[in-house]
Amino acid sequence: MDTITIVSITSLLAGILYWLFGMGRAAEQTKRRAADVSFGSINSEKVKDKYNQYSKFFRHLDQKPEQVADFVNVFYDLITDMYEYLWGQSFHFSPSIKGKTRLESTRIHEEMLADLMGANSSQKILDVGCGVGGPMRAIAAYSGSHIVGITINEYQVTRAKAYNEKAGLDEHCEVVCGNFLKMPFEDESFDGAYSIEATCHAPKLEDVYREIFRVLKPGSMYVSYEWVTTELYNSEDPEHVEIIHGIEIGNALPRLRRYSDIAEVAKRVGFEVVKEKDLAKPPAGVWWSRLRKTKFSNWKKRMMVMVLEKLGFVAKGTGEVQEMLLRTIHHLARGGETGIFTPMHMILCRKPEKQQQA
Ligand SMILES: C=C(CC[C@@H](C)[C@H]1CC[C@H]2C3=CC[C@H]4[C@H](C)[C@@H](O)CC[C@]4(C)[C@H]3CC[C@]12C)C(C)C
Ligand SMILES: C[S@@+](CC[C@H](N)C(=O)[O-])C[C@H]1O[C@@H](n2cnc3c(N)ncnc32)[C@H](O)[C@@H]1O
Repeated sequence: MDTITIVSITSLLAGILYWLFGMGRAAEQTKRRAADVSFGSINSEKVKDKYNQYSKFFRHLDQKPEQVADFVNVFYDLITDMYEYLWGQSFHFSPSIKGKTRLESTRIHEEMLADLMGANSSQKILDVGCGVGGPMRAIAAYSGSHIVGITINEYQVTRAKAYNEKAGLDEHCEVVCGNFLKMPFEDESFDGAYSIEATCHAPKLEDVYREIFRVLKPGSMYVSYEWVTTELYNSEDPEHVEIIHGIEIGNALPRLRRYSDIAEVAKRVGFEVVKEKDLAKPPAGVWWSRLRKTKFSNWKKRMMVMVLEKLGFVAKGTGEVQEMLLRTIHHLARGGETGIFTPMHMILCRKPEKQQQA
């Protein structure tokens, strides 16, 4: 074979492999290859064990709240890199908006929080459950506020700090590792707070809302996007029950709450509820469209991970974690289509002034 034939065949093979295994990466490109996807602080030989530990949790529903935080931490060690690689630096959903890219729609959903809180450059704002800080950077850049994020997962802290520095926002954004049920912050030390799809991990919503109430200055605002079942959910319908349980398993959730629980809890801890709205309701564009990949695209993902796992490029157990996530895609999309679940039940609250509290 002459050189031209060899080069042509090699390029053709490379093209086929890229088409087969090249997965659509997140819009916020990281400089990582699929084989660089790691598992946080988990040693690559322990991934399989940790995954088994994670899945066992759901067979022991009598877990104590302290154990839930550990279990959530293991979950984020397992999935943080995968999310980042294919979803981006913002670990949440947003309604799709006609004429806007996914990244633009994500930013609009995040900046709305800044507008609702009335965030400005003289304020210190708390991000409750900040992930790797996609929303934090967007809100800091948009409003000029100083943002302090808290996450239970040490690996996310490292990633968030690196991104903050890279974006030149490390002066505006701080990241702390800790439990949002017992935050290492002084009473009345923040001018505002928000949480995006994070407080759903708390075994009791009341515990995290009370803690947020404590650290807020009187008169300041708290806004949250909550994962809840809607008024269409029927606990007697086996399909509904299966969908919701599937969402819980694939997303490290102790138990999904009903939409009507949220304001009730907020009021119970002392907040005044200013506004409440399911942002997924029409005319909003659907949030689950991004999940509806073809069977072929999921098959490509499976093949790629299987090959990388066999060759030893990714840890043993990666395939199982991916399977869990692929199953959850189905449950989340069904939750959206049936209308029984929303990841964006928005609640806007105010901590009353001192005299009103009394
Ligand atoms: C708020 C939470 C997370 C919401 C979403 C950001 C994630 C929910 C399901 C995730 C994914 C499912 C399939 C994955 C795929 C198999 C893998 O190869 C690459 C990443 C996924 C696309 C991943 C991306 C993020 C989600 C959509 C919860 C945890 C409270
Ligand atoms: C789905 S992610 C959302 C992250 C971020 N809000 C975003 O939209 O990109 C949920 C976040 O909540 C954090 N979290 C869950 N339970 C926590 C706890 N008990 N204390 C602190 N953070 C927690 C996770 O570590 C993760 O960062």
